[in-house]
Amino acid sequence: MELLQHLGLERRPEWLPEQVVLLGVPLLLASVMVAAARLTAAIIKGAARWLRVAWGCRGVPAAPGGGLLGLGHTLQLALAPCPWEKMLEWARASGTLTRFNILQRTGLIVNDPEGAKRVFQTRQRLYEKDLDFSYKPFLSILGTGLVTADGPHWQKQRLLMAPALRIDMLDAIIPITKNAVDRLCKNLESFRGTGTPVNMEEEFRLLTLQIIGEAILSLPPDECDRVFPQLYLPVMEESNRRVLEPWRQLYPLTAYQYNQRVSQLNKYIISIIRARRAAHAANSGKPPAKPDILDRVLAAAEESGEKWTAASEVQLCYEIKTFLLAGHETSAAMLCWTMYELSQSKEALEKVRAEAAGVFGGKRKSMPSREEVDGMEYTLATLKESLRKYSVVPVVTRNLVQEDELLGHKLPRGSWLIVHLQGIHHQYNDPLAWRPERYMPGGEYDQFDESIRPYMFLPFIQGPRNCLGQYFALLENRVLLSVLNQQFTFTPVNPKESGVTHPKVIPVAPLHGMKMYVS
Ligand code: HEM
Repeated sequence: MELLQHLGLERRPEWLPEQVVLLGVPLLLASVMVAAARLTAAIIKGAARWLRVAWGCRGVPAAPGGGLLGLGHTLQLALAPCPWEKMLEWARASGTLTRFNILQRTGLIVNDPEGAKRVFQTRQRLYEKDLDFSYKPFLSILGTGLVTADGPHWQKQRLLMAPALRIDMLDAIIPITKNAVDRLCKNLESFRGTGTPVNMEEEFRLLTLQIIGEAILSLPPDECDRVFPQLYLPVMEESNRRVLEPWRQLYPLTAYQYNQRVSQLNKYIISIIRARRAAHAANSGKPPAKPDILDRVLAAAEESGEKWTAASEVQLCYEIKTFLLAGHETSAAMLCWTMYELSQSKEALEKVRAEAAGVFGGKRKSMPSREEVDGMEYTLATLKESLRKYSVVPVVTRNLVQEDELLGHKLPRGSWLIVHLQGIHHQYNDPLAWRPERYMPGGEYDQFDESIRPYMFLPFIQGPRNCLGQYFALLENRVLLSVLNQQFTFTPVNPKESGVTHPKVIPVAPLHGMKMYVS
C-alpha cells in the first residue's frame, strides 16, 4: 500500500473509470474499425476472386442442374450419398473438364489422363495443394509436414525426407513386415476354424500402424499398441469426421480432448527425437547398426550443415506425424480390398499362393531378399488392381496460381481443381470387374498410349509431388498378402456387405468393416 501511495496509485479508483472511457473507447472503436476494414477487404477480395473465376471458367461445360436459389450445386452435393461419386456422375455427363458451383465457389472436375498429366507433371508448379478443403482438419496435426507444405519449404523438406525411404530402408521393410505379420498370424491361430469372425479391417489398421511405427521410430509392437490407440487414433478419427462436419471443432469438450491429445502426442514424439539426438551425439554422430527413418533424417539434417533449432524439432515432429498418417490407413485399405477380392476369386488366390510358396515357402528360415519380393509380379498386380477398382484416394484437389490452359480451356488464376483419380481409373474396360491381369505384362495397362499410360494409374498420383511411400506400401503389402494367404483361408461373413465402400471417408475403406472367418 505504501508503495502504491509512493507511486501515486492509491488514487486509482478515482481516476481509473474516466481514463478508461477516454482511452478505452477510442481504442475499442479503432479496433472495431480495423476489424471491419479487414473483413470488408476479405469480402471484396473473395468476391473479386469469385467473379474472376466464375467469369473465366464460363466456357467450361457445367454439371447438370445447379441453378437452384443461387446455391449452385451445393444441395445436390450435400444430399448425395457420396460426394465424389456425384462429381463423377457430373463429369460423365459433361466431358473431360466439368464446372460446378458450391455456394459461390467454382470447382472444375478433371476426368482425363491428359488433364492429370498437366496438373501433376508438365505444369505442376502452377497447381498448388488446396489446403482449405480436404486437409484443413488435419493442419493442426500435420502442420507444415510434407503432405501439407508448398513452395520452397516443401521442396527443401522433400529433399531432406526422400533419401530416408531409399533402397536400404526398403530392404529393412521386409523383416519389419514379416515379423509384424507373423505376430498377427499367431493371434489369428486362436480363431482358426472356431466360427468366430475377426474384423480384419481393424487388424490391418493396427498391423500397418505397427509397421510404420517400427520403420520410422523403431517402436516395439507393444509400445505401438499402448500409445497409438490412446493418442493418435482418436485424433485421426476426429480429424476425419471434421472434413464433412467442420462444426465439430466448436464442441467444447471434443475440442478440449482433441487439443490435449495432440499436445500429448507432440510431447511423446519430441521426447523420442531428443533422446535420439542425444544418442547420436554420444556416438559421435555415427548411425546405429539398424537405422530407422528418424535416424536417416537426422543424419541427413546433420549433413546439410543447417543449424538445429527449436523450429527444426517442431518440423521433424510434423514430418513424423505425416508419415504415420500417410503410411498406414491407405496401406490398410489396399490390403483390405485385396484380401476381400482374393476371398472371391479362387483362381487369383491360387496364383498368389503359388508366388508366395516360391518366396516364403518350404522350410525356409532366412528372410527373402528385396529382389525376390520384387519378383512377385502377380501379387503386385492384385494390389494395383485393388488400387484401381477401389481408388482408396478417389480425388486430389489443387488451386491454380497462374492462368493456364487445360484440356482446351483457358482457366483463370484461383481456379479450384478436383482431379478425379477414380474417374480415370474407371476408364478401363469393364471397370468394376477386378482383374489383376490388367497389370501383367502385355495386359490392358500396357495397351494405353505411352504418352498417357502413367496417368491411367494414379493411386499415388505422378510427378514431383507423387507419394513418397509408394514403394514402401507395395513392398510391405506383397509380404503381408503372401504370408496371410499362405497360412490361412479368409471367408467374409457377409460378402455382399463387406464389399460396400465407405461413401464419405478417405482413404476409402469398407463401410461395415471386414468381418471374416479364418480357417
Ligand atoms: C496404398 C498406399 C498409399 C496410397 C494410395 C497413397 C497415396 C498418396 C497420394 C494420392 C498422395 C498425394 C496427395 C496429394 O498430393 O494431395 C500421397 C502423398 C504422400 N504419401 Fe502416400 N500413399 C500410400 C502410402 C504411403 C506410405 C506407406 C507413406 C510413408 C511411408 C506415404 C507417404 C506419403 C507422403 C510423405 C506424401 C506427400 C508427398 C509430397 O507431397 O511430397 N504414403 N500419397
